[in-house]
Amino acid sequence: MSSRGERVDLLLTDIGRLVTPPPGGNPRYGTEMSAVHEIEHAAIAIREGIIVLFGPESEVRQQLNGEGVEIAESVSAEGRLVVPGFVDPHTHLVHGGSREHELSLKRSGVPYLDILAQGGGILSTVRATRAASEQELLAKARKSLDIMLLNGVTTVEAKSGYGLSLEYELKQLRVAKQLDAEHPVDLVTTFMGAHAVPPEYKGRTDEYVELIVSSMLPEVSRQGLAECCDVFCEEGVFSVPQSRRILQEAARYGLRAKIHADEIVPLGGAELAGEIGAISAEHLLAASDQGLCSLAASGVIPVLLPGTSFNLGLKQHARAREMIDIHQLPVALSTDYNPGSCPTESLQLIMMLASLNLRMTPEEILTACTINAAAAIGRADAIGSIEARKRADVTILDAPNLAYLPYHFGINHTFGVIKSGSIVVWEGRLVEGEGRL
Ligand SMILES: N=CN[C@@H](CCC(=O)O)C(=O)O
Ligand SMILES: [Zn+2]
Repeated sequence: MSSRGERVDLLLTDIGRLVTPPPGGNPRYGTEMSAVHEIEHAAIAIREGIIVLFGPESEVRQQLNGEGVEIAESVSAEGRLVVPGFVDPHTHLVHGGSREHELSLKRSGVPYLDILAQGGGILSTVRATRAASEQELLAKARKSLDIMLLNGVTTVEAKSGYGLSLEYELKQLRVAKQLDAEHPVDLVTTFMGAHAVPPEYKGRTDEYVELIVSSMLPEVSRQGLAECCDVFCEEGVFSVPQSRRILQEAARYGLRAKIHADEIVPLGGAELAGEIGAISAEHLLAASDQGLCSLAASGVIPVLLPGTSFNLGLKQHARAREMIDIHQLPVALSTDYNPGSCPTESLQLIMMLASLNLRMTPEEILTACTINAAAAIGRADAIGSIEARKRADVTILDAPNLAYLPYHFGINHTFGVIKSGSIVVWEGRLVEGEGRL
């Protein structure tokens, strides 16, 4: 691993069980998702934020001793379960306000799209986000990001989409960028000006699409504020042709396509994702067989969000088993954290729902929350598995094995988190480091 006399900054020892997707910078497809590597009595050696060596502790120590490597700091996992830092690849992290006032409407059965059509839902959060100062948005999102980190999440995707004008979309994206710079969790930003049609363009969706294309995309790109572009392709929101236009234009600026696809109606969002080679397609509850074939043919990652169907009280769920067993798709999971359809930061709750409602196995769930989630945001070469040369993002869980996570539900199992080689959570609490939190 190293030349004689070099040092290791941190050695994580006494890992009861280390479980990781196998090495490689690619997503794991279909039935491959079950094949995780397990090592008992393991250790991980870290230098300059990067994993340099891992394996059975006796072998790791032997190699370090044999090469005369100095160990600057050693910390014991005390027999706990260790996995790669979790990745949450679909969130609406930055927003103003909350929507508990819509709870009784939702519980009395008013459909999600009806609330939106009446000017509530996403548009209610648009009003609150526009009204909030950048500092207020930052403070609120920072709190959510802390919760995610405490839950073992080390990388998060964050969408705009509650500004719906150039000025306010830029504001949201700037907040996400600032958080990325100052918080231990890494953020990947997505421009989602096409999340809803703003009130000032009501009934003029095509004109709003032109505004996105002619003014928002160029400026977001010029300021380097986003890596991806997402569209809510849904009946009554953005049609397939409108979504295609936005995402094809986004590609000209180097933004990778994501699509909120076939969440409620089988509109053809999955087919579009395949057609344009999107990096991911999200939700997919109503996706057709043809849509799933289209994803498989183009290597699009389905990002499933079981917290949303759970919270909206839907009986329908994404067809994860068919996606994995028949279509051999590389399924990823995410919270979809947002103030409307899924106000939770807890990826561990999502794991339980993936087990319960999507019938995914604990091994598939780990793969979906690590390497496949990383691939859904273009980071599979750097994170998502424990392997030499990847970033040292490691989550330590107070659990004996993987199945224990969805089994003992409703609590946070995270004991510790190592982010880029630094201990940022220990004994379930944030570690306040120099300029860190
Ligand atoms: N469905 C569209 N967008 C979000 C919800 C946003 C909101 O309700 O504020 C989602 O992914 O579920
Ligand atoms: Zn979403």
